[in-house]
Amino acid sequence: MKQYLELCQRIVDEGVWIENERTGKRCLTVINADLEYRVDRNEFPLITTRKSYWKAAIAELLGYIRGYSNAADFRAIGTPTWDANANLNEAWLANPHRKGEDDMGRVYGVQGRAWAKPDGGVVDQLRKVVDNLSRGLDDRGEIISFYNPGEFHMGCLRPCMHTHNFSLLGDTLYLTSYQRSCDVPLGLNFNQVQVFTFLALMAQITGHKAGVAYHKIVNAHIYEDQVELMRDVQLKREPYPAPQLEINPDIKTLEDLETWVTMDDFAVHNYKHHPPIAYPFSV
Ligand SMILES: Nc1nc(=O)c2c([nH]1)NC[C@@H]1CN(c3ccc(C(=O)N[C@@H](CCC(=O)O)C(=O)O)cc3)CN21
Ligand SMILES: O=c1ccn([C@H]2C[C@H](O)[C@@H](COP(=O)(O)O)O2)c(=O)[nH]1
Repeated sequence: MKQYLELCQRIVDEGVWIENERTGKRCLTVINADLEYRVDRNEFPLITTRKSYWKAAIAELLGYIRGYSNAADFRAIGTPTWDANANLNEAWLANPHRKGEDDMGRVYGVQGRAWAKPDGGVVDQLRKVVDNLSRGLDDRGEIISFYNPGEFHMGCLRPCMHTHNFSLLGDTLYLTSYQRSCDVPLGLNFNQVQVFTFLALMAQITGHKAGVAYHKIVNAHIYEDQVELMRDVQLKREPYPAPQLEINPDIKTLEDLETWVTMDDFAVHNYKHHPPIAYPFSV
């Protein structure tokens, strides 16, 4: 929690105002942030200085793991977070690749599970990483990348958290995740939970101990209509201790995640938080 608040304070104190053409808004922006989550100690990085909707964040991760490309599928497992990008983004609505209501196109999970090969067929990046790690193998290329510039025009948004690189040291699994663009008041709330939970889940289904998750962010910003709430409300609050995440131990394989897992298989304990803050969302 301390590292999150320090990043927010740094943006407020040292951020540079940058025009963003896509959203038509200005963002207070800093470059480079390195966050670390102690999955080994189960210090769940849930924001305590406002109420955080962790189930929606984990549902989003589960949707990526399943390769979803449709906002309705995300809603069905517990998160409305892709509704706006799928259905309210003018450029995407006018895009001939959009297959109708709720279609997100070839983003995130689609690239992770079905990266199109030039000669036909697809690459299932996640399956390969799970298979290697399950055999105790780290080929120093256990990478899942959602960043496919050749297909940007076929999706509603370029991936923000674009690469997940797993590493095995003895029987301990590590994760380094890369993010090119980060909406710190809204997105990072979710992304912290996702990086932590991705490592915890991958350690569990590949039979390893979870170590530390490293989260590397390039452009970290606060939109102009969020700055006041961050500076005058959220940053004035004292954080509470980190809660703990409990994952159903019956989740043992990638197939389990793909088939029967729901948000009921996750619980958070000792989550003490301040009241919600409704930050504006930019499409
Ligand atoms: N501008 C922007 N910021 C983002 O963080 C973001 C995007 N766009 N587009 C793609 C995804 C969607 N994500 C989202 C979308 C909505 C919320 C959001 O509204 N969160 C609220 C309430 C969530 C709920 O009720 O479940 C929050 O207070 O955290 C968070 C992340 C993260 N990403
Ligand atoms: O997981 C996510 C997804 C998106 N965001 C934020 C970061 C930006 O504010 C927007 C994406 O806009 P771009 O113009 O494509 O950079 O969404 C996030 O923080 N986390």
